[in-house]
Amino acid sequence: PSGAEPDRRNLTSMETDALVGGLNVSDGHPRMPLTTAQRAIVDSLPALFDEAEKRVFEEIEAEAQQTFLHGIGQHRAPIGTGRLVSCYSSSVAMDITARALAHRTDTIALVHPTFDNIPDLLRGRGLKLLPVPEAELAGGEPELPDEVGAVFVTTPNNPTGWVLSEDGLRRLAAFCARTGRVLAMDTCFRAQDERAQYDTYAILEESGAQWVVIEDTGKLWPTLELKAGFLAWGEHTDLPLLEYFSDVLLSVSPLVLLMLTRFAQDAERGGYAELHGLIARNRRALAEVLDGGPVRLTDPDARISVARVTLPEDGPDAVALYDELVRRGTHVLPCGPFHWDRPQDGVRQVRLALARSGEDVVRAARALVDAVRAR
Ligand SMILES: N=C(N)NC[C@@H](O)CC(=O)C(=O)O
Repeated sequence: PSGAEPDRRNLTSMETDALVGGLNVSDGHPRMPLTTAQRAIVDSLPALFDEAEKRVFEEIEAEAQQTFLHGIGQHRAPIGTGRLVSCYSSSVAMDITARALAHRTDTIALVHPTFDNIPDLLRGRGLKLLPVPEAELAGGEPELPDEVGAVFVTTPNNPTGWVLSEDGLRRLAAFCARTGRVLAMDTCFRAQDERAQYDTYAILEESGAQWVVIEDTGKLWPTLELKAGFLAWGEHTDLPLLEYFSDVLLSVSPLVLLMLTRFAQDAERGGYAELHGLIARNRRALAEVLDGGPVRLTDPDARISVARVTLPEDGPDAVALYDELVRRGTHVLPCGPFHWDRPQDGVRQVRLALARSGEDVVRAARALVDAVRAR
């Protein structure tokens, strides 16, 4: 435990504490069992190692990017153009983006709430942040002072599950093109929600805006953090992204890319249906445990692999409940830190991960209700 007060700790430090054991519904990383088909891919890793050793890296990378991105509707992703690179994680891609944006502007308009490592990475590069509610981004005409040089949106958003619609993106991209702002998107949860799988790149290219997109394979398959974050940008995006990427790494492992290609192929052949089914079943199971009790599901129509619950006014607040649950061996996240500009907005909500076995989700939901009632 980091020792700092939970309401001032960042979310990832609490997720780290959850790694020491107990019932972990803290981080949004996949911790459900492998399916049979996925287990077969893991069993083929030695053969994949030999294949990765023999083949040309660029060909393995393009195949992985194409299989994954086309599988989630992104047919116009800039594969093979030199404007789509593979990073060890989406957060590495995010930091490269933050460094590049700081080269261009002092102030970023960032969706509020969202996962706190995004504002932390942006502020870490000296950027000032302006919070923008999801609804204002969806309207496509956020009220922004002139000094704002970029708009950063997480869609589907974490922890709300809100999705920027196709029309919303069209409006927002046109707004950014018209006002000379870079549009940056973190689409890490996109593969879990088909409403987010319209071709983002087609819209961005047609808009004339300068744009950056961060994709992630890390929220989907229980591959023990073997993953890639893809960083893409537009032909007219005037940011030193490739230069800053090269400062961080030469390449991710071709073995990881080859494994991701296999997982993405399996996903298209039914793996995504199984994943969406698991998440939906777990959200329903959570709702059933809560049903009729003092705690309610905050975002019933969210489809991403995390769920917020709203606590009763007369019970413990999110930090007190988080502490009590840790004492009982169950790790959730208090939602305060997601509200990076107004933490008090999350004082009555906690988040549970759903990319877990059904048993884990039900046990955690029951532990939560017991802890709320006990106070
Ligand atoms: N670089 C960081 N801090 N990674 C943690 C992040 O992946 C967890 C996350 O996004 C979630 O739990 O929703």
